[in-house]
Amino acid sequence: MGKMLKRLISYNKARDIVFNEWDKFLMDKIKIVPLLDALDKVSHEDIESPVDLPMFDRAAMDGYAVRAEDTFGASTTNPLILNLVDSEDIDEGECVKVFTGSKMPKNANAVVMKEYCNEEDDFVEIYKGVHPYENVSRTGEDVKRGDILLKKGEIISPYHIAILSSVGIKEIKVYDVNVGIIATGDELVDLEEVNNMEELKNKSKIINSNSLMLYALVKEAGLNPKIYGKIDDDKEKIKSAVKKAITENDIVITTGGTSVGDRDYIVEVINELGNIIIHGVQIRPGKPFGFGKINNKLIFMLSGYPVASAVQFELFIRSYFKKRKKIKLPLKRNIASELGRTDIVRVKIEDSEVEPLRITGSGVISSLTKADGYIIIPENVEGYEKGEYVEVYLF
Ligand SMILES: Nc1nc2c(c(=O)[nH]1)N[C@H]1C(S)=C(S)[C@@H](COP(=O)(O)OP(=O)(O)OC[C@H]3O[C@@H](n4cnc5c(N)ncnc54)[C@H](O)[C@@H]3O)O[C@H]1N2
Ligand code: MOO
Repeated sequence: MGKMLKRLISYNKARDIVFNEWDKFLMDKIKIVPLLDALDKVSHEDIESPVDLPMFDRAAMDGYAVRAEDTFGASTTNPLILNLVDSEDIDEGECVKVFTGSKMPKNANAVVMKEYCNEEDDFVEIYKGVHPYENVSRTGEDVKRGDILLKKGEIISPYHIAILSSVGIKEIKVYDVNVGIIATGDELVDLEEVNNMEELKNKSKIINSNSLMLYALVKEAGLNPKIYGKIDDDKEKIKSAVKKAITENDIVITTGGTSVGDRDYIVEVINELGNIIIHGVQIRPGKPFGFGKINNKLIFMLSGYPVASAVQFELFIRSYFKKRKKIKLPLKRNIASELGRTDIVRVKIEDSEVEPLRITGSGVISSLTKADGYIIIPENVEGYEKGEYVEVYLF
């Protein structure tokens, strides 16, 4: 008998194993970086706001800070008059000129917009009354002291940078994980080597798009990717490529050669250099997923088929770091699935309905670009019927 996938394990079991290894592995992969360098990285800490934001009541409009009760009933036909003072607090019947963002004077609780006022030398005619706190940004209305601004495991976005800098945070602890990417396959050609697509076609070659996709996926997941180019289906060449990549990185992702073909060496190689923990999961696509360790470094063996490798990356790497937003919508048509297997189905959302794209076809890259997200059909579910509400993980 030829090669075989090790006994297939369930998706949940595989995920538990991999996530548990991630937890242990990441404990010492930490770096403190200046705020701007943390963009797109994964936070290693919960960050609480040390202050209220705004830190003081602020005018939200250009105009005059007043005591709202002094303006009640003011209108164009019945303007009220307030004395204009230049002071840090006001008394009854007074107002202070303010600009958007300026601190509110003491005792003032509203701002009348400039457009509804007429300033004379030492008084202001008010043409419109305001409610208490109208046109005022109140202390803590944006963020309360102690609010969590960034969660451990979240990927730092430009908006996190805005909010963290607003409360005075200058540095963040992030995960610092270098990931080497290796693609195997005689049929592959790296994109930079391609001069002529016709020639490629005549030689039955395929462009190594997986390395580029994985590079982008790794980067998007907040880790640091490095591409090692394509390696021929030659056991010794694969072995030395893996050795080099594992020495230079914390993690290695391989793509291709995970199955049971005569030239599928990757699992054998990892088994010789370290140990295989998983080979074969009850998922579709992505069944031949492999996971192992070499000297406490993690190796993810992804399929060569682009969609299978994208799904494996999503389930075992990306989803550890960043949970996707989910939406519940009804299905446009039935989808069948096999008991005992977890299916990951790319879907499109059309008129608030979920249209499954393709269940099979792990080589159909366009099913990824056409999809708005995916649904997961658990192993104990035999499929869903048209009209049933399903949870879509949004891309
Ligand atoms: N007899 C069996 N055959 C297969 C099984 C099985 O259980 N028994 N499993 C199938 C499943 S499921 C998958 S998924 C694939 C996985 O195969 P490999 O990981 O060994 O992938 P390759 O054979 O190396 O490549 C498959 C196909 O994917 C394209 N490819 C490969 N590398 C890249 C790359 N870097 N960039 C873009 N495209 C790539 C290429 O078309 C390859 O021909 O095995 C099934 N077979
Ligand atoms: O499980 Mo494979 O990934 O579909 O072709």
